[in-house]
Amino acid sequence: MLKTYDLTKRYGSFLALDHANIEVAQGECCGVLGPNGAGKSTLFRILMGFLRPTHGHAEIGEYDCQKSKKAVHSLVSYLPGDVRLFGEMKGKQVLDFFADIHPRGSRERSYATAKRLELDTSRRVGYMSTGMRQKLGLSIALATDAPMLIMDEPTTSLDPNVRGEVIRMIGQAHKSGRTVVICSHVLSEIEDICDRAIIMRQGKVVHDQCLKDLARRHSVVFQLPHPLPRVPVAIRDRVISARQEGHTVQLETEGELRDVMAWITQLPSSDLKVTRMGLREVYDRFHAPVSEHAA
Ligand SMILES: Nc1ncnc2c1ncn2[C@@H]1O[C@H](COP(=O)(O)OP(=O)(O)OP(=O)(O)O)[C@@H](O)[C@H]1O
Repeated sequence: MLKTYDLTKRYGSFLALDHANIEVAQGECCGVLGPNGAGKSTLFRILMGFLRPTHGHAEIGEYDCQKSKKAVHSLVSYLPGDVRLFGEMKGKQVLDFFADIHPRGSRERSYATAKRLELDTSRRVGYMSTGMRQKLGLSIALATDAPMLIMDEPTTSLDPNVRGEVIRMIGQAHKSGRTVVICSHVLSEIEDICDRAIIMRQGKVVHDQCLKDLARRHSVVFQLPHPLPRVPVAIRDRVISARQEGHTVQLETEGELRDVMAWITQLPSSDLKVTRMGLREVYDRFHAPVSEHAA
């Protein structure tokens, strides 16, 4: 459904997107992660044809994102990272305008989405709070029946209850068969609805994680008074990594845990701690928290 080929964007001498090769299959929900400035919005703007790549190209549904913008726009409902709408217009007028210009828009669905998000559409956009403007943008983007959603930080500026509702709505769009590409700094949102997460750093795609595989990964930490013996052959494929510092052993495992635990418990181990690996652990491999950089 979406494919980028060595997609690269330079702003002057600054490399914002660096030979990004991304593929998203039809019906997939793909999260795009990365710290501020990693190139996520630049990627999305190129996909929508609002920015021209310096090198490479992108396709959505076999249409070139630069050469066939109109066809791409009819396939995609896009929520930009900075929702800018007409300040003089009332919420309802904005909904009507976008429902009428998008080939797959619908005034009724826009009103229903705004109602679900508890947005007062009688208010002028200029008088709306940041969160209300975000709800208005969402009411536009979530109301089309375009087969693909591209959402740049959809829950930004929203209160926790509305955030949950928006993530549920995007999850429902995915379940109904639509392809979703979403970027968010809230890792739990990505874990909740995505099949895959792409991690970006300084314009590069540095990791592609299937979230189903991640659910089967565990970190097992325990104390051992002697060096860790060789992992038995029978469970070697389930122990991805093993580290020992002093008496502390840390194993990263994949798949069924039972046999690994049976081996550990017949060692003189103590203080056993098992935690399911989450996206946070994977993300931190590429982007250690700021305090760790400072240390
Ligand atoms: N018009 C521009 N001119 C120069 N540099 C730009 C321009 N637009 C973006 N950049 C730079 O490109 C880099 C990538 O920006 P981008 O907005 O794509 O990041 P992002 O991953 O979306 O960040 P955030 O999470 O903060 O939204 C940043 O360093 C940004 O300062």
